[in-house]
Amino acid sequence: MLQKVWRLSHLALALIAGIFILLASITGLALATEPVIEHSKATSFHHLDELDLETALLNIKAEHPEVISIHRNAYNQISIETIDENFESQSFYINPFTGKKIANISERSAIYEFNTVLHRSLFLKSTGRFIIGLTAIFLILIVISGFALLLKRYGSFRKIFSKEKYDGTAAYWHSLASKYFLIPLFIIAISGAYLSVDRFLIESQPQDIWDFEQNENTAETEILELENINTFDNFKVSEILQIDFPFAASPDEYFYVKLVNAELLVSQVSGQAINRVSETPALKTKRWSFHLHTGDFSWLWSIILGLSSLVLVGLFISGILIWLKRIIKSKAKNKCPKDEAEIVILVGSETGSTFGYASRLAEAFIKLKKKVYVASLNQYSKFESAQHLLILSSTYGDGEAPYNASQFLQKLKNINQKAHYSVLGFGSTDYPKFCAFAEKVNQELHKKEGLQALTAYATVNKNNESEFINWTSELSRALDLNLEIQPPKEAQTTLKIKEISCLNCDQNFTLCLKTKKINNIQSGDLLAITPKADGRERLYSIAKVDNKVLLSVKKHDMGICSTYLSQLEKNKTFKAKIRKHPSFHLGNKKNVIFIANGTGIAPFLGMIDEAKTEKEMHVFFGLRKPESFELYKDYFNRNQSKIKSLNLAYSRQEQNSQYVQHLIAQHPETIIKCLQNDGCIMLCGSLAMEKEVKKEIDKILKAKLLTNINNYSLQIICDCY
Ligand SMILES: Cc1cc2nc3c(=O)[nH]c(=O)nc-3n(C[C@H](O)[C@H](O)[C@H](O)COP(=O)(O)O)c2cc1C
Repeated sequence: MLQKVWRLSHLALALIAGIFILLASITGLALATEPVIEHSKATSFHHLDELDLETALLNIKAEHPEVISIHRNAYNQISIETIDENFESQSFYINPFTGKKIANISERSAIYEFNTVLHRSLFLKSTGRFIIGLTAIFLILIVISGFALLLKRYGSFRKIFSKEKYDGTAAYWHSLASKYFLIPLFIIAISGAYLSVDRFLIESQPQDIWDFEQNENTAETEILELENINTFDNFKVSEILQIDFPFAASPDEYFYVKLVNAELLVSQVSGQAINRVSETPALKTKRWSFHLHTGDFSWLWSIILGLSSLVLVGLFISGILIWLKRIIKSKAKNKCPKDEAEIVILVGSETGSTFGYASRLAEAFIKLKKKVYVASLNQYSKFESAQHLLILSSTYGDGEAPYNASQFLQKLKNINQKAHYSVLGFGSTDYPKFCAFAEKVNQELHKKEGLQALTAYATVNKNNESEFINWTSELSRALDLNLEIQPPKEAQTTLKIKEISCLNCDQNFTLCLKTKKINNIQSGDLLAITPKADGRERLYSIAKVDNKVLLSVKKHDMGICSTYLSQLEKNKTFKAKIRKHPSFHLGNKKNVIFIANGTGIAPFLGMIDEAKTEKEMHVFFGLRKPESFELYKDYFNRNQSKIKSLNLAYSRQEQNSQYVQHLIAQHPETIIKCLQNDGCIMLCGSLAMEKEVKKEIDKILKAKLLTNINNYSLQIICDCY
């Protein structure tokens, strides 16, 4: 419930204040460049804390005897106002170390003036300032609710900063950017809000503590030379903001000195600071809010402010995308009323991807003229005609319910429903509590009277399509139906041939392809090619090497697709679908064993190429003849230092013919070490190879560890065909 409040308030606040937040971010980004530019100019001095005020004043007075005032701005630029020989007032920047003029003072750029007014008041004076102040308060609340949602998403504060697997989605970018910019954004919001509150409610003013008595008691009249005024010995140039020189050499005329946090009057007679205006706490807070909000005191902080403004724009856009995706995906177009449905599909999803699977499942039932109703798990209620409850749910946080399933377990306790059920968990083995919420749902359903399991509880790791299809096949069998699940709808991508190899002795060849979508691709993804000749889709496991797609194909004599591909020429293009295959990506495991036969080596060539050197990688590769290896040799050579061992098996040579599973049998220690160190074994190639290799691994585990392969199933990942 609390989570719902955070989520709704986060969204509502962002929608209400969105346009003003965007305006403030864009103008804020433009304004953040000013301190960076000003601090980098030759007029800006970075070591003013090393220069005594007295020395600087003497330098200035020597060069400009008629100096009237000296100013230091936030960019550490020192300017003076003086009277020239023609009795005209002049202002310019000087070098305080020499007193010499270095540049004229140019007017502030109109772009900055424009952005400042727009940022502060939207050109609406007080009304605009009020709106901007309110926007800053909204931003504070958005940051707080966002922080609460981050805690929920990751399960605990510590886990927020744990590495999240890149999945390129708006949700990924939104959470990544918000966790790293949470603090700067909070500072921007708080300081902006304080500046507005100060203007409208506090109006902090300096507190004058003029001491008349002390002033009037001055009996001496002799005027001191500048070098004899002790007060100036006590300050560095970095501490002052302004000094006004006395108009005349008279005891009644004082030096006015404005410091960062006080104002003084310095007597020409005693050399002492005899009057002081102190900074109140409200003024101090205002001063610091101003510095933190504008970044004027540091170019580094200005860069952080500029980046934060940019990130805020990104957060707004990605937030809207997440919201739209959630709405579009979860808007189930139910054709039959809730209480007439015999099949009810209940979905638990945080970012909407599980709804995609639910819709494809519902479509397969509708095709068989079944009455289906799709709803979120939180919408669980009594379904009058339901015979089957099919539950598809992801897991979030640290093994918790996704946002639209948070009330399901409570509702389940109170609702009595007679039906069969089946649960499919969606999750990722990168998280310690794999599919924990779906598992909990399954356990609770099992305990509930009136509900009976239809199939065994199953899981889908990282949206693995074949695990989903396997579960639907089980379901088909249990319901005695022929469910035909359509492939997910994807757009075609154009790929251009950059290189195509000749056929090797096994009729294998490699293709190097260029595509604009390369940034969305990872080694292990699939390329779905549908030749026009038969309209049937073929899947190829691909690698990403040098920002190009690499695939290896075996040309079959009667193979329509492989023949078509083998006849393509350099620079020709063709269209295909890129299918994400996150369950077959190289994870962050330290130990990895790649096992392949034939063209199955392709995805591993990319994984090895992109892997960091600290990974321990072993390759077991089955080929027909030593010449077969030539096709892939260069890819191994360039990564030689990264590979701990390369084990090759040749199945068609005169002597020592063997298959890749025989190599596995010869290296039991490598297998055991990898599995025991929480490593992973990846297999790609033929189904026959997968079967034989798994048999060998099972034998090794039974002999050496008295266990079997099922206990390590999550560490053995296959893409075999
Ligand atoms: C921050 C975060 C936390 C996650 N926590 C878990 C978890 O504890 N257990 C798990 O199996 N999967 C976890 N996952 C993986 C998701 O359940 C998985 O990506 C799922 O496919 C998302 O489906 P949805 O988009 O429909 O919510 C987590 C993902 C993220 C981004």
